[in-house]
Amino acid sequence: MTYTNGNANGHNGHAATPTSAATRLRKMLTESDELIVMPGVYDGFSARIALEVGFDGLYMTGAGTCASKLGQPDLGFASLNDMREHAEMIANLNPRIPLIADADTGYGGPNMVARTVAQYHRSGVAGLHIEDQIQTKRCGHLGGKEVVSVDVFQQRISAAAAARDKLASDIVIIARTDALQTHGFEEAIRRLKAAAAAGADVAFLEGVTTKEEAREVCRSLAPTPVLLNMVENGATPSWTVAEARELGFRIIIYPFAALAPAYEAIRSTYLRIKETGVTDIDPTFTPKKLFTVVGLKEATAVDVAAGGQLYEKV
Ligand SMILES: C[C@](O)(C(=O)O)[C@H](CC(=O)O)C(=O)O
Repeated sequence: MTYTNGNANGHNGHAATPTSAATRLRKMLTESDELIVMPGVYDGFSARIALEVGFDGLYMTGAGTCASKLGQPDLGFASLNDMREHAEMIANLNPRIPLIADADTGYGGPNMVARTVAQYHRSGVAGLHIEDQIQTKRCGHLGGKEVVSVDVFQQRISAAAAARDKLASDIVIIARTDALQTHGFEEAIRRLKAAAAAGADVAFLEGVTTKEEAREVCRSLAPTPVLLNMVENGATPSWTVAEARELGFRIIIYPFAALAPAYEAIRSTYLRIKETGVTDIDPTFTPKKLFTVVGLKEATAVDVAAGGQLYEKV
């Protein structure tokens, strides 16, 4: 799938047809056997920082979206609109870098799942994960989860795959099962196999607890690539990139990579204001530094290219 540079009047500014982020992600999965490393981002700022550091792609955490956009726990508060809007903003900060975005349960029955895939596709999202939890879902690393039947899960994935194919989109459909906690490993594998048969591109076993399980899910799902959700201090032990690669995973996401350090840093600064009356912020963090992180250079270039001098003295 490619898109053109045509503008609203139908004029093509450039002959080039850049490859979409979805196509890029799909190629990373099919044309190499490397592990794709994606840090979690929860807003535009954390996404900009990840882009500055440079990664294969980014992962938009639903837990982080609930926390940052809504100030709520990961308990199904975020609607399709909340998630899509957030994902679109992040995906388009640098459309060359693939974004995988959480799509929870797909937000309803087959029609809503199809709508979710279409909207994520149009928003520039490269991949999304859809799970088998009930609609009143919760973070996969909390107790008391409930899952729908394997048939309902398979219908969600079929609807997602059909929507992808109808759009001739390369968007990568990732099937996530949360069944390990309540139904055990065999059932979780059965569900992922059913999802792969229904057209999922990638399998995601949520809350994997041991290296044996990890190795076995990669082995038994092959040739379907498997994603590792590296949530620190949750159900899954902390494994390094090298260990994840050795276990056979093809994508590793870190949902809390930005959230946890942000909490620590923000809270300690707020406490300092309360206790000492100053923020004691790093003196190199000027307003200009902040705006540079979030695209001052690109904004200036657009203005200059249009013949302006608005930001000459910034
Ligand atoms: C991957 C996840 O869906 C997310 O929203 O980032 C969460 C992460 C978390 O809350 O621990 C999940 O694993 O359910």
